[in-house]
Amino acid sequence: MQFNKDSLYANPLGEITTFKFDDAVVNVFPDMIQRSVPGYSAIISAIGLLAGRFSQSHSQCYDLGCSLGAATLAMRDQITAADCRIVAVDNSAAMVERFKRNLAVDEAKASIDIQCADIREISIERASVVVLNFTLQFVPVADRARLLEKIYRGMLPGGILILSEKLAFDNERQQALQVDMHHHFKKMQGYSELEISQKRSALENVLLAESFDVHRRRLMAAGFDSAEIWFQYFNFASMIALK
Ligand SMILES: C[S@@+](CC[C@H](N)C(=O)[O-])C[C@H]1O[C@@H](n2cnc3c(N)ncnc32)[C@H](O)[C@@H]1O
Ligand SMILES: O=C(O)C(=O)C[C@]1(C(=O)O)C=C[C@@H](O)C=C1
Repeated sequence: MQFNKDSLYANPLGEITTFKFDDAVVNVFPDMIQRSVPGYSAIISAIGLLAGRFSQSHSQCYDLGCSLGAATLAMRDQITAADCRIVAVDNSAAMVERFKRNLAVDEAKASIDIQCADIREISIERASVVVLNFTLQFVPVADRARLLEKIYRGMLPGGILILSEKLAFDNERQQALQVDMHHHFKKMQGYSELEISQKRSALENVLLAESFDVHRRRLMAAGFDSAEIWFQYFNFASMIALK
């Protein structure tokens, strides 16, 4: 896999265009997400561990918004259940093409089905594990409940949904502090003030963060039995919802 350094927002941009998962982002994505999402590696490892525990024989594990497949590969390494297939879906053709290319040179044999599709339009069937790792935040808010209801319906009893998201906070001081600390985190990772502010503008109206309360209520309304945060680092969190 290539690990190019993310410098997409390093120079002043006359016009800051809306953030897209295009070729330019694909080229730097592993570096970008690692340096932008506090705790990203820990979350990826834990997705593998959870998939090892929750994957059932004759079931499917879904990685929705898979990008280059980091969560897919972590799951594959830990799944021991028989006849268990991983379905990895992303609607960015650039991401899917690169993921397929990376997988082709990967030696391990595994049942991974990579699809270029909108996760709002696919069917979810016999799912023991479903991963939405920093994907739901890019789905229009109005479509989120329907998507989670579809996921719930497609899950087997005993199934798990792992939902990681950038969070927003109702309390103004908390919101200001957590956003500020995230920016400090990015600075510590080598991003300049200019890179941080230009990326922030590009993500405006594209990445729509909600509070844990809103997520929990939506998950419970979709039918889940429980929903809790298992990991949080500033305004980035990962939740577990159980069927
Ligand atoms: C932040 S990235 C996800 C990172 C990835 N899950 C990981 O763990 O490395 C968000 C991904 O969701 C995809 N995405 C956003 N909306 C989508 C949709 N409606 N259907 C399918 N994929 C979507 C984007 O193309 C992008 O690759
Ligand atoms: O909030 C930011 O600054 C981010 O860069 C976050 C984030 C994300 O949460 O998905 C946004 C886009 C990229 O995919 C990588 C990270």
